[in-house]
Amino acid sequence: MAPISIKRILISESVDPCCKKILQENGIQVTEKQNMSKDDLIAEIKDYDGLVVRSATKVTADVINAALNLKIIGRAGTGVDNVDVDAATIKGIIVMNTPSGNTISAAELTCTLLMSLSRYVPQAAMSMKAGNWDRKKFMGTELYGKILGIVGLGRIGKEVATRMQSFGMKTIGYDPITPPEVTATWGVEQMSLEQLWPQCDYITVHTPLMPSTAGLLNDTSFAKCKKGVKVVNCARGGIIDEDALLRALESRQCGGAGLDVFVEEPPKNHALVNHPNVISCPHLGASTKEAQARCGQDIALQIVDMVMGKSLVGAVTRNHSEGLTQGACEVEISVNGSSYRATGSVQGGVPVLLELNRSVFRQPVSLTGNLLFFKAVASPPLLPSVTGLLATAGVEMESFSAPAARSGDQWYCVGLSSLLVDLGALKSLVKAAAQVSV
Ligand SMILES: NC(=O)c1ccc[n+]([C@@H]2O[C@H](COP(=O)([O-])OP(=O)(O)OC[C@H]3O[C@@H](n4cnc5c(N)ncnc54)[C@H](O)[C@@H]3O)[C@@H](O)[C@H]2O)c1
Ligand SMILES: O=C(O)[C@H](O)COP(=O)(O)O
Repeated sequence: MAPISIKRILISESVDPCCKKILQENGIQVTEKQNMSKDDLIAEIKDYDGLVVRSATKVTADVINAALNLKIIGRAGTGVDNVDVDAATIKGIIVMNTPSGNTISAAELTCTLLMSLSRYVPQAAMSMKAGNWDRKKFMGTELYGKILGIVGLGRIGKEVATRMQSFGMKTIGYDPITPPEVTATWGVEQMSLEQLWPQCDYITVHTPLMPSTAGLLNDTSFAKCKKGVKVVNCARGGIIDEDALLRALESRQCGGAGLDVFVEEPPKNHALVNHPNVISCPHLGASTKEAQARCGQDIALQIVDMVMGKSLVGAVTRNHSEGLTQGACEVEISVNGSSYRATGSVQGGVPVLLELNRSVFRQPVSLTGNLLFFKAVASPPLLPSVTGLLATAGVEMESFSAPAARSGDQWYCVGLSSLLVDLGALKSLVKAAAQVSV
């Protein structure tokens, strides 16, 4: 990977001090400025090669277009919904996050809210502070033997599942990508949402906010739930429709909600927060010393590695489906005597592959390290099957790039710890394969 020159970085939020320290130790000048208005940020950003944010800074297209030198937007955390990733991609700016730094903290807060919902701990504490001693009002229920529905079985969903199983909860779930045989190994039985809603005593959502997840829990899905179901949202405001939730709380169809995130933060409408069966936090999922230290360190090290041309970790910059991305080129390449039509570009100095033989990758594939390209029929069990075959061949899978399309013959790219001695090891699964060391 070609080194990228980053001399000045702006940190626009409260990020652990280790981030600044690591960047400075590596010769990068760092300025910290918090609580900037949009106009202040637009005026300020011109002078920087890099920007480090958390979730509060809205890095809109206006900000990105005003950034004359910006090469990297680093998100010290998971969600990048506050960054206009498409606008960044068009300008060749790399967006990267630190997706696992705050997983445990967000999972622990989810479990805390589930437990608090079962025993009304926040309401009882408030009541005592008001001078009361009310032992009848706060009659709870055990979590033991209850069913927890987990929608979104990625990093946080998995950690929540294993923790709540220790309370004797049965965990069921739904995820369109994580294969059921994988979640079964950590005790989560997958099923359709239609099957899931009516079974749950508790539901927790752990998906990104996208058009397909906005309002996942709405009037229709609440109506399919058990009366009195309790819900938790520690993911993103809007995955549970806020108006529908209020209606469900008022009709008692929903027996309680634990909310860490809101459509608007801070929320201007306090109807939900003020409801007696709602317990809420001001987006505290990642607010632990440990999570902040991990995220601050990870983002700084990822930026330093990128500057040194070592590796590009955590990049989330997208490609574009309408025609070629600005600056993209189409080439025909020949590997082991077979020819391939590929579309690639250079993003922030990093060569990336966007498309191979008409398979458009969901995220640009960084062309670095040992790469295995293979064609196979798209199917949910493909990933675990390939992982298994590679493990048998003594090779570790370092990354997995899937195409946007989810049916028919598609090309995939896998980063490997070392090249396979014999591509024949994949014969039973793939229709064509090639590997290169970049
Ligand atoms: N409250 C906080 O402070 C806090 C902290 C960390 C992360 N988060 C948020 O939590 C969420 C989950 O984070 P993660 O690290 O587990 O992400 P992840 O990418 O590891 O997991 C998300 C999962 O959601 C699944 N998914 C996508 N669409 C779906 C759909 N329609 N139905 C069901 N599942 C679907 C994906 O397949 C994936 O497995 C994100 O929104 C993230 O921004 C919040
Ligand atoms: O997506 C995330 O990482 C969380 O929502 C945490 O956001 P924060 O860094 O602003 O606390």
